[in-house]
Amino acid sequence: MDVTEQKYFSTIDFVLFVLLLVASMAIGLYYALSGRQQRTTREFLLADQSMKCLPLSLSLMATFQSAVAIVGTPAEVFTNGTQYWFIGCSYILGLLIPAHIFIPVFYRLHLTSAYQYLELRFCKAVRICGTITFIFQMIIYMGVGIYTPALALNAVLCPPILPLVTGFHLWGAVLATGLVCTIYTALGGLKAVIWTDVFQTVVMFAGQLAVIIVGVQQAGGLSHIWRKVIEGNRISGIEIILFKHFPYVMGSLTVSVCSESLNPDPTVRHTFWTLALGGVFLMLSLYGVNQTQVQRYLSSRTEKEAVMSCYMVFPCLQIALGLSCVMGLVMFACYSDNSPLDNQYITSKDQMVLYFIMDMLQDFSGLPGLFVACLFSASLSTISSAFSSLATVTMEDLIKPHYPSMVETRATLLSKILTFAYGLVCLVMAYVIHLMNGSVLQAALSIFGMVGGPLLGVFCLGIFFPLANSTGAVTGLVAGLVLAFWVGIGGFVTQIPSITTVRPNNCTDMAATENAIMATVTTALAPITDEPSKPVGLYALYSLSYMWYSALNSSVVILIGLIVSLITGPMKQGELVAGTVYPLMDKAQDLMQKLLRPKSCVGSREQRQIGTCQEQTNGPVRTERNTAKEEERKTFQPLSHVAYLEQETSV
Ligand SMILES: O=C(O)CCCC[C@@H]1SC[C@@H]2NC(=O)N[C@@H]21
Ligand code: NA
Repeated sequence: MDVTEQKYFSTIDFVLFVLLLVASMAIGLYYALSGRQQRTTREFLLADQSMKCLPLSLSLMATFQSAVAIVGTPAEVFTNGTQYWFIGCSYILGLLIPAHIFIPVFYRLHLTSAYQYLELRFCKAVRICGTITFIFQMIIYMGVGIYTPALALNAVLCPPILPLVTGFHLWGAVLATGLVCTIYTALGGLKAVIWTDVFQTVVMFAGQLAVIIVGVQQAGGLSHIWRKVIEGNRISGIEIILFKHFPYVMGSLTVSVCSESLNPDPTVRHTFWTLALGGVFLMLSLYGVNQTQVQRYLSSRTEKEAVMSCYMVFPCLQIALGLSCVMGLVMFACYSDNSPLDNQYITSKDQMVLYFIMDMLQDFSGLPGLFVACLFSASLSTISSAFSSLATVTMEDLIKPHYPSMVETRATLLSKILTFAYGLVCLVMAYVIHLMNGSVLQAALSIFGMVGGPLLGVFCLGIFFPLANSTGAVTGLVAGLVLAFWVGIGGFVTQIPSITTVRPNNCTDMAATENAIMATVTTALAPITDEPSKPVGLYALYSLSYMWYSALNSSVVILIGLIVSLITGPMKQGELVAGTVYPLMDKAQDLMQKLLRPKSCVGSREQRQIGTCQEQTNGPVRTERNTAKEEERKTFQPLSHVAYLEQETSV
């Protein structure tokens, strides 16, 4: 880039950014002044339980798609290749389990905060621990969420070689964003947050798509990009397939046969297993038990709408993931041989995207502004969701229980003040995060793993293990958090170069393979001394991929919770509050019976049509237990929570 003719943000770029803030504020104020003016907490915190699945699904997606995903994912793909794309496989189970297990349980308990569940299932202490853990997690995450746009913009605002862009002051943008977000969230409540999320999601997709389309054209077209990307071994896993079946399709390119993608070693940072399996636990901690998402499920009109919204998140997340990965590949095609990182044009890989925007798209005035609007939309939609969920849990879990007689209007006013307070805390956090350098994507996902993992564990302990008691839950949660911070900080401090899958040196191209075989044969004869030193003992724990944090920490909470519950006297079936345990075994057994019992309908055609045919079951003989359950369904006595859950979900 020739810095002399470097363009600044043109006026239209600046206007687009301001328009985004104005539009977001307008939507927020509309919901503050319309309807019943957010008078009750049910309206302010649960959007009057009137939400339909489309806006809900876009809001659910936008909540955990912040600027971190917009700049962090392309930077990740640019540096390490498309391994990270495997996280898309975790969205299947990561959304199916919340849709069919967590939503039914939470929705039927008519909760406002997810942590009320912990008091119903265990005791108040567990609820308080859960709430405080959640608050801690979201405050840090908000800091990352609002700081990332500032960090990214730093690339184009005041690096040594680029002149300071007039008028668009960096921290001024962060402050403006934080204040606009706080105001419309504090005034408009959850309904405003959900509808601004919808608007911001459209801006996010439009911004990324526009940049990709123009970027592909500027980078020399798809074929050129594909060639550069294959040459740079940036496509993970696919070369094995291509190479096996079409050895000649790769032409003269040195074909790499990387088995890195399927490496089972848990210390390798990104592999199919850490992302597709470890990612499931990460998704469950976010889309299953995180208050921000649970609050959206609870704000839907019916349980079915909530389940539908969970299903509809899947394509949205896949599109978002695809767009940011493709952007990383386009960036790689442009800068693989002269990376701005190496030329010291930028200081952190998370600044790649903005540098790319300003370098390649400077002549398309309006495009940089659209992308900055996209970046801040991602940020706004996340921190506004975080504010409203923080205000909700603080109100519902920490304040209301001590002032049960508080009148609605005061409670709602207090919720608004809390939202504002959290907004200010978030700006302070942004500055704290500014002081700690490092990849924002990994920072965000590590926070989810370190704090979200133990929370996921304590919810699973309650929902799937009837014998778990409160002592077990508290002990498990504390143990999980201690382990999480020990491993998380241990890994951070020891800075073990966790074996990143940076393509070139981890792969063996075909030519090298022969040499490697020769080398191995020769060394097989001599004592093997050059084995790479595998971390052992504590170091192995510290070098665990951060993508396994959610799985490890939640499993430890469950394990310790069960052991302590067994030691201190497990819960009795009768002590359980109805609806707080999901009958996993019964459901599995029923599912097996349905699958194994081939149904043949006997009866007239119209009987078959209206489904009243007599099922001729030649499956296992029906046990008296099932018959009793059938009876339970037929009589009008209040269903036990097992049958109740079944009846609802089968409806
Ligand atoms: O974008 C962020 O704010 C954090 C990074 C993404 C969080 C997780 S990753 C799995 C899931 N898919 C998403 O798009 N977001 C969440
Ligand atoms: Na967002």
